This record gives sequence, structure tokens and C-alpha cells, in this order.
Amino acid sequence: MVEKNPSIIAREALKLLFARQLAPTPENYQAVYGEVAGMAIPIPASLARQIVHLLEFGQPAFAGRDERLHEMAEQLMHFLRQPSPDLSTAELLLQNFNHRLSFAAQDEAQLRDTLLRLLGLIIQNIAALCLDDQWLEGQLDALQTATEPPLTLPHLQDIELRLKDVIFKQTEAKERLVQAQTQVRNLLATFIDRLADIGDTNTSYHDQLERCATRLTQVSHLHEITPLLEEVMTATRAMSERCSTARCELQTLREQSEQGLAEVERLRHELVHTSVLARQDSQTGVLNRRGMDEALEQEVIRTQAAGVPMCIALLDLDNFKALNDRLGHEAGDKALQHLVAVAKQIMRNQDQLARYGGEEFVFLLPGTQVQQAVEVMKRLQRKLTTRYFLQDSERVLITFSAGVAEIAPNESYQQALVRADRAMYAAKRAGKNRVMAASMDA
Ligand SMILES: Nc1nc2c(ncn2[C@@H]2O[C@H](COP(=O)(O)OP(=O)(O)OP(=O)(O)O)[C@@H](O)[C@H]2O)c(=O)[nH]1
Repeated sequence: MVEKNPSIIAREALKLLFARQLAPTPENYQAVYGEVAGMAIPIPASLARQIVHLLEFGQPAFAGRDERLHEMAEQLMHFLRQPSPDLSTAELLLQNFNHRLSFAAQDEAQLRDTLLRLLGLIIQNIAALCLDDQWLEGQLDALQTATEPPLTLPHLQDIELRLKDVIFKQTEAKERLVQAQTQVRNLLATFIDRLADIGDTNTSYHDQLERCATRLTQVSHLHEITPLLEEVMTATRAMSERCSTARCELQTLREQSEQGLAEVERLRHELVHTSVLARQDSQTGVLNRRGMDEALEQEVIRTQAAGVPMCIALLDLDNFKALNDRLGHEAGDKALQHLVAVAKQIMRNQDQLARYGGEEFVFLLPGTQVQQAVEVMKRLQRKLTTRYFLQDSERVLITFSAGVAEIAPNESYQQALVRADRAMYAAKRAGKNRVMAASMDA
């Protein structure tokens, strides 16, 4: 190998520094000089590939808003894709990239936190401004929850879906409400117009009578009275007819406006009701996941303050896919409603039930110890063996597997749910149609 002239190497090193847009620091120069002089140690190919992958995957997250960072990542990837890329230059490029990335990551985190705080403030503000709009409560609560950490994608998607549903229903109801209000307003305007008409008619009638009275004082012969009398009779008849028509019209208007007001009231109720739906599973009528989370939060505080036990039971129907496949999806839906109906028979006033997922339900049993809660679930299983689900006169036995956890002092309900979930899966694995208590250290 022919050795290069040091001044040529130095010139090429400077060119390379410039081409890679590196600062002309001694370290950068030394690394590039080594590379040009052929003294470079190549970076292992698999490591170079891994770094390229890392950059490719990370690009959308870290280089979205920072163009320079994006350029640096491209440059680094380009360099690493070359055959036998030099280790010290790679290190140098990585160092520069990391330095820039550390600022970009901080900016991103700050931006996200600030946006969330801003959103939280806006929501609080809307809530304060809309004290009378009870129907907004559901959405605002959901949005408030969405802005609280931890910010996970499934959590946000779940809330987005529920909100879309409620917003759709409420927009519909709100539109009808506005229509009904406009109708009532128009009716009132017509009402006032009619009253004004009657006033006008009255005035012209009075004027006419007065004119006749004046002419009457000037009459010298009896035959001159007859046309005057006729005029008075005609005016009175016309006045009486107009009054009677106006009375009818006013009556109709009154009825219409009463109907309109009743419709406005009904729609107001509907709006409030759709807000409640945000906490309710529309298919079975029991609480949905969000409703149960709220209930759990409140009950944990209440029972822990009162020093009484509280249990959570997680229940999952057995072989529900097979039931759907054999009897149809509609029958599956009815089977879920049947389970809820039977469950309600064994529930006490203070117990609550929620649908947590497709065929998964959660029971909240305050003031109950784990063994008692296991017994409650077993009682429900026995009840289902006597109250069959009927589909086209076929008796279908519905069974479920359940895991029961008693919330320990200082344990969150989420942690207890995880234990109940594990116990439920253990029940499935053990052969289904059984109830298992969760151990404290599960
Ligand atoms: N009809 C109906 N089916 C549903 C609903 N939600 C979820 N499912 C169905 O429930 C089935 C659940 O299937 P899997 O998760 O395999 O559970 P499985 O068949 O009960 O099996 P195991 O849990 O092991 O007993 C799926 O086929 C879903 O499509 C619903 O609202 N209505």
C-alpha cells in the first residue's frame, strides 16, 4: 500500500469534516484524519446495522420537529451503511447526534406536559362555564381522565371511542333541541303578531264606530239612518269574525307552543341521559369500565376509611366463542344480558356490576371478605344452572370462571384487579366453571 502524503491527508480530512458538517475541533479532525490515513478501526457490521435500525425506528419519534436532528440521523445512517465504517468517526457522529437528541427529547417532554396541562386547564374552564349543562359532564369527565398520567395509547383510544359515541348521540339530540327551541321562539313571535293584529283591528273598529256616531248626530231624516246602521252592523260582524278567527289561531298557537316546550324538556332529559351513558354499557345496562373505575375509586376510599373489607371479582364466560359460533352473535348478546339479569338477583344493594370487556365482568363487593365473595360467585354459578338461558326453546347452560381478590390495606384497586385476573386465568387453566381466590402475593 502506498503511503499518502501527510499534507494531502490533511487536506482530505478537512474536506471530509466540511462534507459531514462537523465542527473543526481537534477531536473531530483527529478522527477524520485517521480515517483518511487508513488508520481507522472498522465498526463491526452487525453493530452498525443495529444502530441504523435504532435510528430508523426512532426517527418518527425524535426527529419529527427538529430538522437538524433529522439531517444528523440521515448522515449517521448513510455513514454506517458504507462498507467498513470507521469506529472513531461513527463515535463522533453519534456523540454529536446524542447531544442534539438530549435537547430535542427534553423539548418533546416539556411540550407534551405543557400541552396536557393546557388541555386540563381548558377542560376545567369549560366545566366551570357550563355549570348548567349537565349533559356535558360525561364528556368533560372522560377528557379530564384522559389528560391524567399514565398516558397510554390503549387508554386514550378507549376514551376516544367512548367520547365519539357520546358526542355523536349528543350532537344529534342537541340539534333537535335547537330546532325545537327555534320552533317555540317562532311560535311566540307569531303569537305576538296576532295580538298586535287584534289591537289594530280593534282600533279601526272603534274609529269606524266613532265616525258613524258623528254622522248620526248630523242626520236630519230617518231614511239616512238605515245605511249608517248597515255600516255599523257590517263592521261589527267583521270585527266579531276576526276576533273568533284570532281566538282559534291563538288557541292553536298555544297548543303548539306547549307541545314545543314539552319537546324541549324531553330533549334536555335525553341529553343528560346520554351523558350518563358514558358510564354505562349500552348492551347490558350495567356500568362500563369507566363507570366501574369511578365506583372502585370511591369505594376503596370509603371502605378503607371505615376499616371494612372489600372484594373484587373478575368473571369471564366460558367458551363464549363456541356459543357465538353455534347459536349466532345475537344469541351471544342475549346470553350476556341473561347473565346480568341473573347476577342482579343475587346482588345486594351495595354491590355493583360492570362489563369490563367483551365477555368479562367485574363485581364490586364492599364489606365482604374473600371467602364470602367466593361463595357469592359460586351462588351465581348455581343460580345459572337453575335459570337456563333459553334460545329458540333450547336450554343453554352458561358457565364462567372467576377470580376473587380482597383489596389489601394500601393496595390500589388496579393491583387487586391484576390479582383477580391471574386467579381467573388459573380457574380457566384448572378446567373452567370454577371460582378461585387470589393469593395476596400473586
Ligand atoms: N355475541 C357477542 N360476542 C362477543 C361480544 N364481545 C365479545 N364477544 C365474543 O366473545 C368471544 C370470546 O372468545 P375467547 O376470548 O376465545 O373466549 P372463550 O371462547 O369464552 O374461551 P374461554 O375464555 O377460554 O372460555 C369472541 O368470539 C368474541 O367475538 C359481544 O358483545 N357479543
